[in-house]
Amino acid sequence: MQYKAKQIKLDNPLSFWKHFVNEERMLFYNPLKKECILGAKRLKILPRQNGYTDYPYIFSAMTFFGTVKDEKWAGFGNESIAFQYYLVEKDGRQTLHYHGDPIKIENQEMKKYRHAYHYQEDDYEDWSQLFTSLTAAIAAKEVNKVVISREVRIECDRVIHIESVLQNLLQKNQNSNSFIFAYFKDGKTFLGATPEILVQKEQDNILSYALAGTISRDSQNDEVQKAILLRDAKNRYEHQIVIDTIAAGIKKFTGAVQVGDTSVLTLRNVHHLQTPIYAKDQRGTLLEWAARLHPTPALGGNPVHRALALLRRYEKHERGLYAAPLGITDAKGDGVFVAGIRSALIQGNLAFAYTGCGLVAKSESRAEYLETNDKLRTIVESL
Ligand SMILES: C=C(O[C@H]1C=CC=C(C(=O)O)[C@@H]1O)C(=O)O
Repeated sequence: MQYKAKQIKLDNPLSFWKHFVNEERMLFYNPLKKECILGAKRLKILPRQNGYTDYPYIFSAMTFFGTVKDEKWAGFGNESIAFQYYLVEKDGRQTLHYHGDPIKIENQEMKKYRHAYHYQEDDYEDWSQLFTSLTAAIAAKEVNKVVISREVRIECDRVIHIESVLQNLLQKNQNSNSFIFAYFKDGKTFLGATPEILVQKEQDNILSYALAGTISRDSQNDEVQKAILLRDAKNRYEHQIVIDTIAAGIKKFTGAVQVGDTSVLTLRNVHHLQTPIYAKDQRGTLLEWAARLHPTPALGGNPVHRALALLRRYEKHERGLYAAPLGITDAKGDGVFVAGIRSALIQGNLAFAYTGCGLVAKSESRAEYLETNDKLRTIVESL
């Protein structure tokens, strides 16, 4: 597939997003590379085994469970897509990649809107029922960890302006190690700012992260909060399950796995425990690695199949793309997959926001609920 590339200069890369109104499109900001990739107009769906060398980038979206049932997620996920146009912004340079005729993209007016919103904050009863059912399964030793979630319906006073939400997500999370993503299809947008890297691949280097265990931020005592998190037994246990499961999952396919040091990852609203896990592999593609490792116990639970069966049974909402792998693969086969958390599905004036947390034997219902409120702020503050 032949693509051409040219340098362009837009005041704001979101002009590219706005230019392709109603077309399928995606945005992916990688904070580690400080690189923003946007794609527009579906050109082709690619089979799994494809090497992808013919395309500058491929965007892949899975769903949390293999399939979706709820109408709201219809048509979303379980695809790897090549777009006709890409805009890549890195180091102050913008490159437009295009297949076919060149296009001219103008600067677009980029207003910020404040959306007045309200959402049900009375779902504690539902939460507590879910919590009780799943902690009973933990007490019965069916599972040792399970990650439960809430779907929060947010109603706004006007149609939600996606570019405005994206500008907020990009600005508010700029220095915060969060990957910003957006995927528009058939009038709906799934977007968010996630810190959870599922897997990264650069040549034969495979890098995954355990990211689980949370404490809220405290502007007065942030260093104290970090120290508390690092030595908190419940959080360390919850985190260790993720490390062990990812390391064992990688070992099934490669030889040596190296687990790095655990540190604290600080985001805009919370701190998390984070541990890198490295391996070498020359055979598996990035997409294969993402499918092998999803869902880690940071998003599903352990043992995974029992945890998933419990979630299917007790969670009332459909997860769709929430906590599912989303990723970008470049022409060399390198790239990154993240898990779509701190996210929302938006259509018209409605946003369905998703927020979850890991339960272990020592979890407390109210504390975990409050933790999901902290995580929900990523979406709420972007409105
Ligand atoms: C499932 C979510 O967070 C995960 C990622 C980091 C920390 C987590 C925790 O401490 O529970 C969760 O495992 C979510 O934000 O919806």
